[in-house]
Amino acid sequence: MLELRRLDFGFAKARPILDGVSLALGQGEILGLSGPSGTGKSTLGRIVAGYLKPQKGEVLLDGTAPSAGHRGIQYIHQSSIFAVNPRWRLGRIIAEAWQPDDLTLDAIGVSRSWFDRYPHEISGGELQRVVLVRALGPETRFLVADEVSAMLDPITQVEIWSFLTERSRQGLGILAISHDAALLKRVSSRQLVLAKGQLRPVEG
Ligand SMILES: Nc1ncnc2c1ncn2[C@@H]1O[C@H](COP(=O)(O)OP(=O)(O)OP(=O)(O)O)[C@@H](O)[C@H]1O
Repeated sequence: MLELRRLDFGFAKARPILDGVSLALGQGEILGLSGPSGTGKSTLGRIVAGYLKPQKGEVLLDGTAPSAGHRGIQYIHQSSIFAVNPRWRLGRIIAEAWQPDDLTLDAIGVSRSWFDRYPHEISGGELQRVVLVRALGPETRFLVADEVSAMLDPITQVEIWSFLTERSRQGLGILAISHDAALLKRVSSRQLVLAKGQLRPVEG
């Protein structure tokens, strides 16, 4: 179980972004999160993954605060592709995290033939898939998928989400952040909107 308890967060000198936000996400659940641009969805995702510290409140994994450097909660964003080491070949970038089998690579649409290439030698959409594979190692219990398929073509987007849905059936908990209402409706078991620092449920 992933729990956020009464999180308050604001960047220095800016209005508060989160005002007492709480939520619980179970293993195997896909929770959709939407909200106006700039409202704080990515900030919330970064707090969940431990990249940012809330001013108040806590993030708990199975009732305890995750230790630094743990791989239990992974955060993926479109900009994650810029965080890969440009001097490493793709095989090394993936192997640093774990060794995926062919079934996993096929399901996400990653070819072993890319492993000898550098990040700039594949397309942005292909690199997004590599970043996704890297994040889905055996220790990953929860994934924050922040507009993770927005730069992919519709067929690849469907393939990625059928893979993620299958992984959720096997126990992966997913916080899916997106502006794509149809996508969230299709994949999520429950949906929330973040606005004015608060989460509220989406009806229907
Ligand atoms: N490092 C930072 N320092 C100061 N302000 C920041 C920083 N990062 C983000 N912000 C601001 O915090 C607010 C929330 O940003 P965030 O990226 O979380 O929004 P979002 O809901 O994910 O937006 P979008 O839907 O456009 O991706 C924005 O007003 C943004 O400009």
